[in-house]
Amino acid sequence: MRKIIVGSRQSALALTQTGHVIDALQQIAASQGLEVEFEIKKIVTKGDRILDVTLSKVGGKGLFVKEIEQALIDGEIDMAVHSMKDMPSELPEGLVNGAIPKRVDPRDCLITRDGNGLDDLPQGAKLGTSSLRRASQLKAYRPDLDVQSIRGNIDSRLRKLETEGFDAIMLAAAGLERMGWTDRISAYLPADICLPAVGQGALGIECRGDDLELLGLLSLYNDDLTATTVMAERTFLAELNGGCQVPIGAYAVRLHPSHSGQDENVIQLTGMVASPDGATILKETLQGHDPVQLGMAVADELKRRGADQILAEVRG
Ligand SMILES: NCc1[nH]cc(CCC(=O)O)c1CC(=O)O
Repeated sequence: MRKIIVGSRQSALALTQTGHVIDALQQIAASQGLEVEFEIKKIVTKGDRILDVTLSKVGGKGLFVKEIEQALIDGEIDMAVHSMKDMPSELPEGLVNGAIPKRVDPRDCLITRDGNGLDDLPQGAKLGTSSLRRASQLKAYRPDLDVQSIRGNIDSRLRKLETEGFDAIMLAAAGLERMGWTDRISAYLPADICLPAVGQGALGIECRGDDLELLGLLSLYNDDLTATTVMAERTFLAELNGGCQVPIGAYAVRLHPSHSGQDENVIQLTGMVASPDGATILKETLQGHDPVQLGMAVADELKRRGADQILAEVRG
């Protein structure tokens, strides 16, 4: 019997999505006649310890992943579940992404105090988000909004909506869906108002590259379409050196054959770079077959239109 130790952050979301992945892998293993046992090991990351500073000041998203990757390298754990949007573009030597399972809802959503949607928020309403990507796009749509930083896990952000006088907060629908909290959602934001973060709604499962037994199991859990579209989005982000907290969004879909001349493998990628005040929003949509070429083509087009200058100002 193979025992697989799964490292997880302690947040309710991390533990819940790790639990979902273990359930799914257990089913796949059973269908293959494989005997596997999973054990969860909780890990506290730097990102979890430093909660009072904005993420971009303390070192960006890698903060949540580094300690977990060290535990993988050291053999203390065998596998870890990440949100793809928190996963840095390069993995350390020896580690691989073994599976990207099927994506859930990629959209951002609004949770308002009175339950109404974006257009019903009063003039000057106080909106909580610490994502530059969300803030800039919402300011572009509603310049009157008073956008204020809010941090913490999704459960603490939902509490702060009540206790810190916000009229609304923005969260990824995916996290709420995985927690079973979609009844808190007041409105889904369409991608043309708020383009999601790269990889939002998708998970990645990291393990050691030489753990062939586990990789075999994970390959059966991979969703090819999700992996391809997320690859296009991540290539776009990497081309813009978007590793740290920057106002970049991207979303790729596969077009239905009837929209692409019966060709089943056309993907369409929209990429976006915004100035933090929302005054400039650069956006491009292109179609192609190869996710890497497509990601680079959308990034190149936005660079041609000045994306690098906007990003240089954000990075300071
Ligand atoms: N930024 C933190 C984070 N990382 C992943 C999710 C959940 C959504 C997902 O898996 O893409 C969230 C919460 C949020 O942005 O609301």
